[in-house]
Amino acid sequence: MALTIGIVGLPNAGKSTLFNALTKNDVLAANYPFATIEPNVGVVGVPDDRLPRLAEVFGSAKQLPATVEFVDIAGIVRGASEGEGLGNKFLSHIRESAAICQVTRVFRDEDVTHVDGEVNPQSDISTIQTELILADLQTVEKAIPRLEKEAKGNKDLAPVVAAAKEALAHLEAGTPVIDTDLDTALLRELSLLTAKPFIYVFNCDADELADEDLKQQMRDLVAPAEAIFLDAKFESELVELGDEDEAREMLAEMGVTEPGLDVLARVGFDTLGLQTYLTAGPKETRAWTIKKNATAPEAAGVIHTDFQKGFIKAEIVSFDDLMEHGTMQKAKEAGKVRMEGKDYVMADGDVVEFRFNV
Ligand SMILES: Nc1ncnc2c1ncn2[C@@H]1O[C@H](COP(=O)(O)OP(=O)(O)OP(=O)(O)O)[C@@H](O)[C@H]1O
Repeated sequence: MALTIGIVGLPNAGKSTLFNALTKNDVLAANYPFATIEPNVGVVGVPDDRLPRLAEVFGSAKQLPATVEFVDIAGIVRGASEGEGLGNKFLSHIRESAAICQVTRVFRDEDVTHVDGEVNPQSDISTIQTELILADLQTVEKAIPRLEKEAKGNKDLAPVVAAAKEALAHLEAGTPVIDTDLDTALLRELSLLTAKPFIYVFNCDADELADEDLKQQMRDLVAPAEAIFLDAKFESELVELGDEDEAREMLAEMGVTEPGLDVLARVGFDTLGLQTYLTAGPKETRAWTIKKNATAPEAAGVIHTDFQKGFIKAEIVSFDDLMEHGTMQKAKEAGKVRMEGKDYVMADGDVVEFRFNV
């Protein structure tokens, strides 16, 4: 299963606007030249300023960033857990996502109606949380009798039953599973919605983006989850503009140093528990995606399964060491290029060449 981030939010929160901005980029064509991507999946490049620097050292013709996938999930409404709106279809889509990005409306615009008649981020967040909790309650209540039955024939399941009962108690008290100290690995089979990591996107207007007090209030509302502030409408207009330098200039005028979409891609990637390693040569400089703590053969397998099967060694230099010495040759002379074996745990920013047998 691809590690995707599901975008949820109340109607008119700005999900489609954000999703459109996310999908209108050229990463898709570069990274997935032959693949068909579902229309509700947006593939976004993870900004990485190491790539142009590495490409310069190796004279690479192309640069390919790591990517993160967002799935546009139809709007959630109060009662979704009871089948309101798109109800169950919505819930099954969200179940398949590894993390959830909730778009919350902060912008005020008389012309854009709010389902509850007023803009109130706190109440919107709690509406969605309640629906997810209710959906999980149904899942857990249904699962417990089955798990109890299975546990009679299999002692190993006892901790799972205990965890499910504990989850039930937390959910009944209105607490999302991720906010408890429950070992969610035990409950993986249930794909609980509130066990997934959350990212909050606060969709603001220009004045709100400059209002530090307001932003701090929103951060406090969702901590320890990540809060990202952006103006989805403005970001989508910037993407339409198609001129990155001009877009950055316009953002800078608003006091924004990095496009919100870039921040979202970075935070999303990190929330999914992913990291990158780098390969470089005349053809391309590329960031590859691996799970944090992946070993060298697992990393090789991301390029090709044959690389993993026939893995011998990995020649590795850290990005910082390479930059300090300027070229591979000089880094080698300084003893900074290492040969690592199959137990090596990859570090973020390792620049790698794999040796393998096929
Ligand atoms: N930051 C913003 N400032 C002002 N208007 C915005 C902003 N973001 C989105 N909008 C406007 O709000 C309206 C609703 O946005 P959008 O259609 O993206 O919402 P949605 O969450 O996808 O809604 P639905 O779930 O009903 O499809 C649109 O007219 C959009 O242009």
